[in-house]
Amino acid sequence: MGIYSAICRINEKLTSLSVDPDDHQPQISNGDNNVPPIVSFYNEEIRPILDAVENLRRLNITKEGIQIPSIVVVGDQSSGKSSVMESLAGISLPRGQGICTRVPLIMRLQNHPVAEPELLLEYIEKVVSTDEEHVADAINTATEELAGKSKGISNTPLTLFVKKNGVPDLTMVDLPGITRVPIRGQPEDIYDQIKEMIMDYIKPEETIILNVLSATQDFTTCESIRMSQSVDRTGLRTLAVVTKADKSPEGLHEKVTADDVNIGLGYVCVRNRINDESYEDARKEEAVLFQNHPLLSKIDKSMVGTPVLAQRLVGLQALIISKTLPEMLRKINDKLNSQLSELESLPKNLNSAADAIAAFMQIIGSVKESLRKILVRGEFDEYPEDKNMHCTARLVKKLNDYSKDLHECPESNHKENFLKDEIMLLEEAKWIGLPNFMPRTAFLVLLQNKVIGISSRPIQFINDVWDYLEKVVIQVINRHSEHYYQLQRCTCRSGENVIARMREHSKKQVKEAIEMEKWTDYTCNPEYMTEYNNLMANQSTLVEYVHDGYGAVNINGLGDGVQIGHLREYNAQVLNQAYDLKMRMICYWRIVLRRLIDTTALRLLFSINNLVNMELEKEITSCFTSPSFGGIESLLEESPSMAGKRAMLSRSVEVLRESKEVVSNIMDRISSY
Ligand SMILES: Nc1nc2c(ncn2[C@@H]2O[C@H](COP(=O)(O)OP(=O)(O)OP(=O)(O)O)[C@@H](O)[C@H]2O)c(=O)[nH]1
Repeated sequence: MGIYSAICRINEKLTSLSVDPDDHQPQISNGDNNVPPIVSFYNEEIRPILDAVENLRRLNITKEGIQIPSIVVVGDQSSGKSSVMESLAGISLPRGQGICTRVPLIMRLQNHPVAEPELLLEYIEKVVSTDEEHVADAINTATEELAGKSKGISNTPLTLFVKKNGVPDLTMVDLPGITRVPIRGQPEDIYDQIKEMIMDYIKPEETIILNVLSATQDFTTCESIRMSQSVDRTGLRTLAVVTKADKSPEGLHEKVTADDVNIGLGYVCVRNRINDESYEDARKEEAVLFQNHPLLSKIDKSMVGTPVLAQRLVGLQALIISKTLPEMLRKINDKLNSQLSELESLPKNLNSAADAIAAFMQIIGSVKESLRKILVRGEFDEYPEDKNMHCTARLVKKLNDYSKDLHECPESNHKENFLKDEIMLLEEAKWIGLPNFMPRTAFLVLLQNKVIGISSRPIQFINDVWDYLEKVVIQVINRHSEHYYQLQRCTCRSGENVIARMREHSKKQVKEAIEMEKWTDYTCNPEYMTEYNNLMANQSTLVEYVHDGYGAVNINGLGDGVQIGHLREYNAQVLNQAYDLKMRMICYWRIVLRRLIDTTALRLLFSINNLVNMELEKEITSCFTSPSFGGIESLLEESPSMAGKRAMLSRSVEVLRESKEVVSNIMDRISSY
């Protein structure tokens, strides 16, 4: 027999067992031969299902994202929610006008043949033992602790366990009543906060909504009806409890039979305890009221009284549990499989030195291969989305920017103060001799000034590139060694060390290159002479332009707008020599810049190759074998985060396995009914 039809049979049997009108309590007694049929049936067939659910709750399976079917009590403020729960449990809960329930109260009633009821209040990490006399105060104290002393609410639930002889085995959640207008001490958005909390609880399909309506109210205007309808349009998981029947008996019969608000599971009218009445008296008064009241007695007996409500809830609870069991089992299986595969995907625990060495070799190999791909071969399939790791392209961009910077810096601007520096230097470098010889000192001083002017730029470039390379290397190392905490520390440190060393080496090379450019002027490049000759072809024209009084001219090789107005005071010999000096420098400066850029690029690539092929591995190995590292054994130690993750997953797998067992067993049992 299918599990659902089996439970339907149980439920039919439950509803067919009539409630004795003189049985004033929702009493479930134990083991006694005279127990009413509902009770023995209950004990035999429903109790095991509830025990199974209780086990699932104990396992805290909701933490694994699996919902446990429950009955959630909702209602407008002061509609009588807590009073209904009180009536079912036969204990006092905080009641009154204004907001009393300010946190979700999970009430777990368990029928047990104990001489004295046992009450336990659990919240956060606390467990408070209490009794019937003090439970209301204990709840108030816990509520204040969770939601503060004013009238605010909190999402953190309180769980009240009630083990008592004769209570129905039910688990219900009482939620704060819906209030539209904040009272003093309540936040302005109290309505939204309460609504959000209620919706979270009633949305899951596994929830039975117990909608508490006051007979004094027009049901069509009840906010709680609107909320439950928004998640349960057909009303098939909503049961209405109408409280305060004693206060407003007029028209109640018509209201519950007309069902204007579409309550799929029907109505049960009750009369709760008033003031200091005892529970026994309250039940008696309730029975008398629905038996004798001229208007209320017309309501069908299957729709009145707390015992009927208890019986309906117990049946519904069993039904919803059974309905959800197959789906729950599927979800548990899915979750179990995904947790197991995640657990398996975690790196193997290193148990021996051989394991550790193998892991070490594997990490070095992977780091080298990844770096070779991204830094040397320009393959970025391992980082398709992360542009920063498309290293060859990023390095080309850096090199281009460096070249642009050198070509656009003031030292490379040949138009500014045209011939001014050259004239001044020639003046200072004069010597006794023939006038048509170019003094070499003037050229060298001019060159030195320029080289000094740009000397910080290559160093800046080198630093920038090594900063970038360091980030890349560390990112790659971290990725490949993330599961091996100690090894990760050692490899990262090695990466940083080797890069610091190579950075210093590169800087030294660049400084040397700059110094060389400062002290020597040499090139074998024929372009120098070709360009020089081209530029010198304009020498006499320039002198003519100056003396003809031009302000700005176009000079071949320098372009438009070269200012020459300031040169009028100089004679042709000075101008010719200064022009010659300038043109030599222009041609040579191009060669200098090209040399600086080309050699920097070549050296950088050479360093990157060395880093990837040799240096990094050498450094890591020496760190790994150094006494300060702590030996191979230290590799066997797992990182705290990985150990935590492994423990968490193992716990979760254990809970899910146990839950699976619980659910499978109860499904087998139900199917055999
Ligand atoms: N006469 C009468 N009064 C009732 C009945 N049910 C509840 N009350 C009273 O209505 C008031 C509100 O009842 P509660 O049970 O505190 O209502 P609640 O919905 O839990 O209140 P909040 O959680 O604060 O929204 C209390 O004074 C109860 O005594 C009933 O059936 N008859």
